Amino acid sequence: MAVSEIPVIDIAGLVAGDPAASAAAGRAMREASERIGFFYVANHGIPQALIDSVFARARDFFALPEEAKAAVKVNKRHRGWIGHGGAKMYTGAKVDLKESFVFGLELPEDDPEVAAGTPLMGPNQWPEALPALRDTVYPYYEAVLGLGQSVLRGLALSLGRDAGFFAERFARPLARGSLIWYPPQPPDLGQDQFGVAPHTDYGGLTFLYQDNTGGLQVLNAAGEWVMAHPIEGTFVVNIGDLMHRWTNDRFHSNPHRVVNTSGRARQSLAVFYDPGFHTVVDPRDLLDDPTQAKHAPVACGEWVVGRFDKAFRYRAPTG
Ligand SMILES: O=C(O)CCC(=O)C(=O)O
Ligand SMILES: [Fe+2]
Repeated sequence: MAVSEIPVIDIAGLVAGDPAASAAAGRAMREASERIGFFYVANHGIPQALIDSVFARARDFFALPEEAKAAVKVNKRHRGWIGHGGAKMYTGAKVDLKESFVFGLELPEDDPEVAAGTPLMGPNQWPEALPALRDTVYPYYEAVLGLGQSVLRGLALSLGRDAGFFAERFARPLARGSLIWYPPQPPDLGQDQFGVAPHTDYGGLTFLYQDNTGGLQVLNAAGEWVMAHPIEGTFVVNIGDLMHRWTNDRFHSNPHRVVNTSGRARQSLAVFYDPGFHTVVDPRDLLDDPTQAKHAPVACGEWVVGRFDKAFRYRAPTG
């Protein structure tokens, strides 16, 4: 296993809106995005106490009896509990050894886009058995969306665009939060059993807060798996496939996987920060010479729905 090549970037000045610090953080994030597609952000401004309480409430949720979790079983809008066996990263992979609870932008049924039947948009499914979950997790989710806006400003500047270029295309984002629980993985399950099998993320940027267990591994340019060790107080940020397309392959959407051989449960909190449903991701937006585009434009929502249909069993026609 190679030593970590994933840089830690201090974003205090970016979060505060300082122009010189924003430009410097943007350059550092761009460089990491071009090289490995992963970086850590430190001094991100989200209180540790909030993060810690999300971990604690997530633990409470996964400890609920099966029936209480099944009461919020994932629905068509991809909100709710996904039990063990619900996610598979590619054909031929074993199912991931994990459970998760998924939520997103809270929108009422009478919101015009929801009422129009836009896929993946609508209200969340919060467990009645645990009201503290919503009260902790939703403020955390909103804080990560704010962090996402800061990171997008830095990246836009680093690509020679207005600071708001990405940020405005991520208004009403298709961002999904996921509380993830990995049981301890017994060694006899084999080398091809993963907490999450090798995959790339589908969308824009992923913001991951992992507990101190370890187990996240990233493929580097030399084809070696590199540990993305937990670093207290930091988020791991990585580039997803839509950002890879948008930047015309300049930013890497790198394969990564989780193996939890620690002998204890592992927890992580992911926010998959994707643009708005109707946002068109077009590499020509970021090219000086539009004829160089390697990818056709795609609408974010259609893309994400297409990827979900493959990965999640509950969406399969046979159920
Ligand atoms: O839990 C982690 O460390 C990573 C999870 C992940 O890669 C994913 O859910 O896409
Ligand atoms: Fe991932």
